[in-house]
Amino acid sequence: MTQNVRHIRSLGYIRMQSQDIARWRELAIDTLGFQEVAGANPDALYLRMDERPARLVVVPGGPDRVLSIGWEVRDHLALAAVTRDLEAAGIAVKPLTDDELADRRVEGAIGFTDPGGNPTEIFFAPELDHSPVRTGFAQKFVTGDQGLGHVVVPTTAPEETFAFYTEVLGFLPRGAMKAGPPIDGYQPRVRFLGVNQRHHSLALIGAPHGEAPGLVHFMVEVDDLDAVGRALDQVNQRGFSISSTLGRHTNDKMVSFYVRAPGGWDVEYGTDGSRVDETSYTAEEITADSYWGHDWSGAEPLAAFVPPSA
Ligand SMILES: Cc1ccc(O)c(O)c1CC[C@@H]1C(=O)CC[C@]2(C)C(=O)CC[C@@H]12
Ligand SMILES: [Fe+2]
Repeated sequence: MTQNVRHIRSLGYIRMQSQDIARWRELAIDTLGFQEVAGANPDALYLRMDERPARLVVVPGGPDRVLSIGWEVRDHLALAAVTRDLEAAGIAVKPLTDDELADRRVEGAIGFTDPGGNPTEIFFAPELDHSPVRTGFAQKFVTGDQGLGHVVVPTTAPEETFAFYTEVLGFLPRGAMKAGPPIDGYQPRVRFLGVNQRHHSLALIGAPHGEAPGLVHFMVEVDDLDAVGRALDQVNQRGFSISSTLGRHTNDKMVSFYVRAPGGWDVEYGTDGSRVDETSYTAEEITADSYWGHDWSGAEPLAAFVPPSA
């Protein structure tokens, strides 16, 4: 298959479902410094980080899982083109309903399931909120043309899912890391993929089960190391579980920690990420996840890797 034109510009939003909105609010607002805003559903938690009304939404309900990951394209023409690419690849694509568009506050969007089973949307023309962004530590979230951050998703079909994102949606491979020993001659890898100057907007990890929650972690970046430190203080004071201590990654150079969210996935909170110059970038394989830190030894098991019967 030849590589299609790259229409996806950035990671736009993540919609999640949780049975514990109160604890999510304490994590997102009091601990990580998002701004809470009102939205279409009075019972949902809408988290603002920039001029977009709410890039993260947590809707009450069970089981705790991801409802959709939203990727942004330039305009209606790009959405039409990417829809054609998806349909040519045999993916069943649905336009979002007017209610769904109003809830997301975007002009147009489609939804489909990726080959790994992950609920995915592609949208254009989000509404903007021009009032000042009020973050908890007076930090700025690093978004703009780098999007909201990154998502790491599990997939039961890692090769097929990687081929789909690179060949159908035009994501750029941004290196990999071996994950575990070879099994029957197959070397599992965490694969990183980018669509803009952020090193990776998406990473894929092979996982044995295709069940909820459908997320390993999402990452948001702030412009200030002190905000990362202050968030870490709040994590400890409020009794959230640290999955990984502070450290600096070898590929995107991010200094980050990972905190366990309700639902059994992590939020990675970082600063000082690098920007990729695509004119000279070539794919690399990292052999360690970090230069220093990132001690995972205290992590509770990730829900994405626990068998559904357990
Ligand atoms: C290696 C790495 C680079 C950049 C990132 O943003 C990032 O989250 C990671 C860590 C990914 C991390 C890993 O490498 C080993 C396996 C891990 C611990 C998981 O099971 C989830 C996160 C995974
Ligand atoms: Fe990450």
